[in-house]
Amino acid sequence: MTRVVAQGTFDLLHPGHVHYLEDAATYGDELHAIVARGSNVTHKAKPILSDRQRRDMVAALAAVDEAHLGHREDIFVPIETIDPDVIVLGFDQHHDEAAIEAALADRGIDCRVERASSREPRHDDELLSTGDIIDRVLERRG
Ligand SMILES: Cc1cc2nc3c(=O)[nH]c(=O)nc-3n(C[C@H](O)[C@H](O)[C@H](O)COP(=O)(O)O)c2cc1C
Ligand SMILES: Nc1ncnc2c1ncn2[C@@H]1O[C@H](COP(=O)(O)OP(=O)(O)OP(=O)(O)O)[C@@H](O)[C@H]1O
Repeated sequence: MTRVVAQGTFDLLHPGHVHYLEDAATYGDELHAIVARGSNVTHKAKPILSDRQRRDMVAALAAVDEAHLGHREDIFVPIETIDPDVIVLGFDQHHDEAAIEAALADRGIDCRVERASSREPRHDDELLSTGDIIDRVLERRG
């Protein structure tokens, strides 16, 4: 049984998120998604939806076996609990593979790090970014 972890904010789901999770699922038998706590999202605007609502939406996707809310202080705590064989990063996530692998090794966790592919728009008007969806809402309803 190969366990895989994917993680992200997953605010206002779109087909790019579904693509990431479906791609991550192909790396093993069981996909665990870790949903970032809003309080830890500091590299971009805070999520619109609550932690639990984002977790529940991700849990409802067919590719995902289990969705977990992230830890508030230490992102490696859920990793220690899940004990994955592979962590699949999103294609554009700012995390550095080598740094994560070093942190895993420090904690004695035997797990490799891979990078998912991206989804390009497949038809006109496909919005593949939460930021772009919010911009569209503001443009049309603001
Ligand atoms: C291996 C790993 C584990 C993570 N675990 C958590 C966690 O437990 N809690 C949390 O709030 N964020 C966690 N994160 C961080 C968020 O997922 C991070 O903010 C992520 O970069 C958000 O991605 P996005 O900008 O693509 O949505 C983790 C990140 C990585 C790489
Ligand atoms: N078009 C896409 N193709 C593949 N993966 C995607 C795509 N868009 C987002 N993802 C992945 O989904 C995960 C969560 O993404 P995130 O919550 O940052 O959404 P986002 O739509 O990229 O947000 P924002 O537009 O605010 O940056 C990340 O790992 C990201 O790489």
